[in-house]
Amino acid sequence: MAAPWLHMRGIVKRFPGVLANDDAHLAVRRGEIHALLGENGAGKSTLMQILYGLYQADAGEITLDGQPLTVGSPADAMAHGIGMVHQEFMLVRLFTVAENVALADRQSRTLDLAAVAARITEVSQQYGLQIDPQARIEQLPIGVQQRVEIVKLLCRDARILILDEPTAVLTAGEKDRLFAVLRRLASDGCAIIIVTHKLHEILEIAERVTVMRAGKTVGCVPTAGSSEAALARLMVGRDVTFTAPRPVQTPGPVVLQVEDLSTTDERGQQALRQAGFCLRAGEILGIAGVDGNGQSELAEALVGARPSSGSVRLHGREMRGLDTASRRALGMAYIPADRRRAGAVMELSVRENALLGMQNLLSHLAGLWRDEARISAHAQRLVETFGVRTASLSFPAGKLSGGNLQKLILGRELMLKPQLLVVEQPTRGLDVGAIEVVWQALLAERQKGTAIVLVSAELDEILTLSDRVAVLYGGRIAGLFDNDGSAALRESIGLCMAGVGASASQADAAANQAALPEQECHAAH
Ligand SMILES: Nc1ncnc2c1ncn2[C@@H]1O[C@H](COP(=O)(O)OP(=O)(O)OP(=O)(O)O)[C@@H](O)[C@H]1O
Repeated sequence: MAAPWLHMRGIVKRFPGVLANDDAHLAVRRGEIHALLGENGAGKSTLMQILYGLYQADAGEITLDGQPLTVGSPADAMAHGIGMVHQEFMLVRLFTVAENVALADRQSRTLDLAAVAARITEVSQQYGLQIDPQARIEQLPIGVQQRVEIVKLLCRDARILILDEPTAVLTAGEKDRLFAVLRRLASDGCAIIIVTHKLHEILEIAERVTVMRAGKTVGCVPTAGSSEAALARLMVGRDVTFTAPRPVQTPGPVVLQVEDLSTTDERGQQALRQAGFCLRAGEILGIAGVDGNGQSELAEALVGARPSSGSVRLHGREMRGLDTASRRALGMAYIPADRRRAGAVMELSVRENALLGMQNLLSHLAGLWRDEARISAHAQRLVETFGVRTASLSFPAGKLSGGNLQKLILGRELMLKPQLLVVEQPTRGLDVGAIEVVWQALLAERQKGTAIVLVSAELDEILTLSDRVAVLYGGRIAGLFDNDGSAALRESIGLCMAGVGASASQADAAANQAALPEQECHAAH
C-alpha cells in the first residue's frame, strides 16, 4: 500500500467553547481523489482550513512526503503546492480570467498579462478545462467560474487541491465536466480532497473517503463495494432512510394566486415572464429548472424582495406595493438560498438571529422580543427542535457551520407559523441526517395547512416533497405537472428543464394551465 503523500495526524483545534477538531486524521495518496464526509459541524471545514493555513492547529502534525510541514498562511500552503477552491468563489467579476489569475499570483509582482493568458491556455488544454483567458468573469456561467478557480491554482503549480462542496451550485452537465477534469488531474499525479455531503457523488468520484464525527475521524474506507447507506451509517451512527413519505391529503382553500408576474435580474434582463399559478393550503408546489432560469427571481418577487409587475395575492389580498416586512406580517415566510447574505446577520448571536424579522409582527409573538427570558426560551426551543449545533445561544451565527446556520434560519421561519412559506434550496449543504429532518419538517408544515413554494436544484427533493411541479425555462413556466411519482414524470420534467418541446406558446399555455380554474381563483378573493 502506497504511503500517504499528505498526512494530517492527531489534529486538535479548539475555538472558544467548541472543540472543532479532536484528534482528526487524514491520509491522502498521490494521484488520489479523496472525499471528506461528516455531519454538519463535524469539523471538515476546520480541518481543511488548517491544511490551507487559515487556522493553526492547537496540536497534531502535518507531513508532506514524510517531511513535517508548517502551514502558517494560505501563501505558505500554496508554496507547498496546496490550493483550495472555496464554496464562494474569490473572483473579481469585472476582471477577465487572465486578470484574476494574475491577481491571485501576487508573489510574482509582474503583470505580463500575455504570459498569464498563455499559461492559462496551456494549463486548460492540458486538463480539458476550456477557458478563454480574455473572458470577463461576470459573463461566465458558474461552472466555468469554478474552472477559473481551479486554473488559478494550477497556474501556481498546486498539486493538492481542496474543493469545498464543489458541486453545490453546478448543473448535472457542469458536474460531469468538473469530474472529468478532476480525474485528469488525479491521473496526472495531483491529489484532490473533495468535501461534500453528496454520497452518490462520493461513490462516483472518490477512491477513498474519510469520515468525521464530532471533530474526530471515525474511519477511512474505500468507496469500492461501499454504498450510500453504509456511508450514511458511518457518518451519523444510525440508519438513514433517504426518503420521506408524503401522506395523501386534500388541499384546502386557495392561499396564493399569482398572475402575470414578471421581473428582471440584476443586469436589468427579463428574468421571469408572466408567471401565473395558484397554490392551496397544505400543498407544496416544487419549482424545478436548471439554475438561472428565473427560480430565485420568482421566489424574491413573491416575498417582495425584488421589484416586479403583475399580481401576487395572499388569501385574496393584493401584495403589490408591500415590502417584505409587511408581507411577513401578513403570513409569508421566506428562506433564501444565500444564507449568509440574505438569511441571517452573521455578527449577531444565534439568539438574536432566532428573532430576526419578528420586531414587526403583530401575531402571537408580539411582545416576545422585549422579554429576555422568553427570547432565550424561544431560541432554545428552536435550537433543540431543529438540531442546531451551537456552543451557546450567544454564539455568533457567522461562526456556525454552514449546515447549522441553515437549520437555524429554517427553524426561525417555521416557528413563525406562516400561511405561505417560500423556500429556496432548503437542504443545500446539509448532511443526510439533517436533510431527513428538514424534509420531515416541511411535510409537517404541509400537514398543518401551510402552502409551500419549494425552489430546489435537486430534482429528487422536488419529487419527494411536491404535490405539483412547475418547471421554469427561460423565465417562463414551461410545464406544470401533478406529481404522480412515476418514472415517466421524471423524464418529462427533465426534458422540460432542458427546454425540449417548450416553445413560447406552449409555455404560455402551461402558465395558464398552472392557474386554477377561473372561478376557483375568483372564489378566493
Ligand atoms: N471561527 C470559529 N469560531 C468559533 N467556532 C467555530 C469557528 N469555525 C468553526 N467553528 C465551530 O467548529 C465546529 C466545526 O465547524 P466546521 O465548519 O469545521 O464543520 P463542517 O464539518 O465543515 O460543517 P458543515 O458541513 O455544516 O459545513 C462547529 O461547531 C462550528 O460552529
